[in-house]
Amino acid sequence: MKIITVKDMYEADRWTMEEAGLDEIVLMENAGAALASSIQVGEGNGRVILAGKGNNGGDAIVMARRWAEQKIPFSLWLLCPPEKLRSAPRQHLNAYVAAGHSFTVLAPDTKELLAEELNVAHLIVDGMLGIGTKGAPREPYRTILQWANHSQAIRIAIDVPSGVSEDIHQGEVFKATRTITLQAPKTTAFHPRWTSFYGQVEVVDIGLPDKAFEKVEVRRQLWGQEQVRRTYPKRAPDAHKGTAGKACVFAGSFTMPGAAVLAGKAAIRGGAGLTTIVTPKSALPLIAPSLTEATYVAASDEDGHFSGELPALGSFDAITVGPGIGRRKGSALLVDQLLEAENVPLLLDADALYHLSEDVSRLKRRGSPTILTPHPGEMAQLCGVKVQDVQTERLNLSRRFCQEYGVFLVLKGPHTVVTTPSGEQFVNHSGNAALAKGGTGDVLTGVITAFMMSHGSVQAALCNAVWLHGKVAEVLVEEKHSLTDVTASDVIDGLPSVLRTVEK
Ligand SMILES: NC(=O)C1=CN([C@@H]2O[C@H](COP(=O)(O)OP(=O)(O)OC[C@H]3O[C@@H](n4cnc5c(N)ncnc54)[C@H](O)[C@@H]3O)[C@@H](O)[C@H]2O)[C@H](O)CC1
Ligand SMILES: [K+]
Repeated sequence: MKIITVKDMYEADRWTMEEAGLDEIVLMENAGAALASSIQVGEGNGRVILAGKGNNGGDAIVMARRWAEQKIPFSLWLLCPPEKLRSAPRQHLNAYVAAGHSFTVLAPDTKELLAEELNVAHLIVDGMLGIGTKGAPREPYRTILQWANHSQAIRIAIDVPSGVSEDIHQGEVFKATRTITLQAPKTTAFHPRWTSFYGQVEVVDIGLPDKAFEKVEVRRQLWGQEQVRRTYPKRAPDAHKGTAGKACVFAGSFTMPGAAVLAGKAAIRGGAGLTTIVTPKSALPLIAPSLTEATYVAASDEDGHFSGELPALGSFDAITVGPGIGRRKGSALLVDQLLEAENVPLLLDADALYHLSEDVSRLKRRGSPTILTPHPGEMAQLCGVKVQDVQTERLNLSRRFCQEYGVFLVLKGPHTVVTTPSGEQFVNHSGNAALAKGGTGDVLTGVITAFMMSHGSVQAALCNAVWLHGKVAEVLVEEKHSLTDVTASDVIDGLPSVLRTVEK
């Protein structure tokens, strides 16, 4: 599903109206109808619908008419005088009134009543401001947003939570429990400043033809279960360990053996046919007893860490370097040599990214796919910017980086973003806060390593691994864990149940 900017959405709207001849009134009717059927009204009274003066308010007015016809009690508040409404919402207000339904206009003498209604409401529907918002909400929206946010009600936002805007501001924003987005998810839903205001996001179809988005250069998509099922490769019935891929994982040290265990186990669970762990000699006995299915190469060791000498290796289908390797000179030398490894996809994670950031331009010399899996701190270091700048520019920064250095990038975080060397982007739609724990990144690296070998496309491999990793966390918390207790090993143990659903 395509993720779009406000400009894209208005362009698709324009095409639909001017080229396809579907009127704004019709789209608004579709929006209101979709909203009315998708919002659960709950028991009792205390439903408040807030309508602003733009088309977002128009959607709310149509929804109100639909509810009124179903005899669902509510109160509709218009936050501007009716004559100030834009044309389409005004027409829909006329239809609402003609059908015999009532509303209240916000005015100095009704303000107290609205404050009281919001205070006791069990459901608030926010049709105040949509994608036409510029900057922080002004009055009267600001005050009403404060009242709504203080209420104990379930809060549903139409299209976007009021106050969300592409220009970042610190003003008041509707804290939605759930946002029902029209036609396509908007980029703001994945912006760290706004994500938490969206709550749960649901997309409803309001009848814009797919063709409306053809002219729009849409290069960002959501990646979820549907896409995983479509792209997950079937294992051939005559597969053997050689055809399932030979992975070489440079990982671990005397002080961080666990990272190698986690990455190796996850690669094996993720389907790698053969997994070889290359680790400093003194770390090997700490790793091997916990990972019986792997083979090992003992690398030359200096104080429990890689000395930098690259051991003689056979041929592999994928090389991964990083988990637990540490930041000493030896592992820096190792990374330098592996960057020269020709004809093999190379994944750099964790401390390998630290070493890479010394001279990122080395990436430009690589001839085969290179995959980087930074968290925001590592990304900041790679780009020479502050972590905060990474967070506010996740999508744009990733795209610029990938296009400049010709790499695949997995920028981790809530809504992990996968970017290809040509700048196509895929925003992941699974996961939860249980993954905020040491070791889960090593697990992801292991799964990616395996998927790079089983999938024909690196992009699909990355997106599917990221989705699977997040989905496992969701299932663990749904079935037997809390957000607090999940460990990286639990994530490995949870892989089979989700993989089974994908293989079906
Ligand atoms: N194709 C679709 O997706 C459709 C979406 N619809 C809905 O229409 C809105 C966008 O409508 P628009 O009228 O362009 O914008 P708003 O409703 O967001 O109204 C903006 C309104 O508010 C004023 N304003 C702007 N910034 C501020 C601010 N910071 N403080 C106060 N006021 C502000 C501005 O002057 C405008 O008057 C979209 O989100 C959907 O909900 C259509 O209904 C159907 C097609
Ligand atoms: K809204």
